[in-house]
Amino acid sequence: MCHTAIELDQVSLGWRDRIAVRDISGTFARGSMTAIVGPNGAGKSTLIKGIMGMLSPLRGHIRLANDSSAHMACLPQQGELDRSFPITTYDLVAMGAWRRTGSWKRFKAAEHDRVQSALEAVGLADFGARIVGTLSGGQLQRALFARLLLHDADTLLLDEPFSAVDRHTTEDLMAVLQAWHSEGRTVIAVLHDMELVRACFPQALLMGGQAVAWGPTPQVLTPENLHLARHLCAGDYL
Ligand SMILES: Nc1ncnc2c1ncn2[C@@H]1O[C@H](COP(=O)(O)OP(=O)(O)OP(=O)(O)O)[C@@H](O)[C@H]1O
Repeated sequence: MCHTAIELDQVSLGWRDRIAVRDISGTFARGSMTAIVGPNGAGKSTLIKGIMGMLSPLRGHIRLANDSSAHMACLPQQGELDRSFPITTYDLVAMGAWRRTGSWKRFKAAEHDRVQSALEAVGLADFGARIVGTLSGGQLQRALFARLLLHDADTLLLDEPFSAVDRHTTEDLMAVLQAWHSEGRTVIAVLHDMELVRACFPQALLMGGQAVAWGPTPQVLTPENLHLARHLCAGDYL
């Protein structure tokens, strides 16, 4: 496992015994940067939930480096967030440090500096006092990236991080992802923008209810593989 961040060993995942991800095996190497792609319903979010331990495999094993999810952080889809909670942007970002501090009581001056730096890094330096519910979709996504910066995790899983944001915000947040990658962290992101995947992600996992292809992006995103993934999701081969 030393060069492996996450190993999937014949993993099947599903909801109420209905299989959404079938028999997938492979590894995410430490420090790799992988896009998970595929049509709607291909099982991408289900796989992320399985890796995060939010869903137990129906079959097979998911092995994590250090046998622990403590070194992982996840950015969920925006639709899964409750924006009505009355919390400031600063506090939302600061929550990312809780694993280190344990509570607000141990939240020292150094952490305050880190929150401010993270807000600055995502272009929200003046937004700390804003209630989260008043942020635009793009601003909220920037705040969630800042929270991930505070996590300081070895492995980052992001589910459609750019789905609700404009091109400018995508470019800014993509630069944050690339910085994480260059620091040696493992980055795994569910994405629909194939152009972005081809340009920025060296590895890809193409899903269609199963792994259609997994490896270097140019070898994965071939017209044949994309066609097969679409057919699998349309039920042709299920
Ligand atoms: N909470 C749930 N309860 C029941 N079934 C679910 C649940 N979440 C997902 N599914 C089902 O699991 C299958 C895979 O869904 P999943 O959300 O993993 O796909 P996806 O590839 O992320 O799709 P999208 O691109 O549309 O987000 C689908 O058939 C979906 O209906």
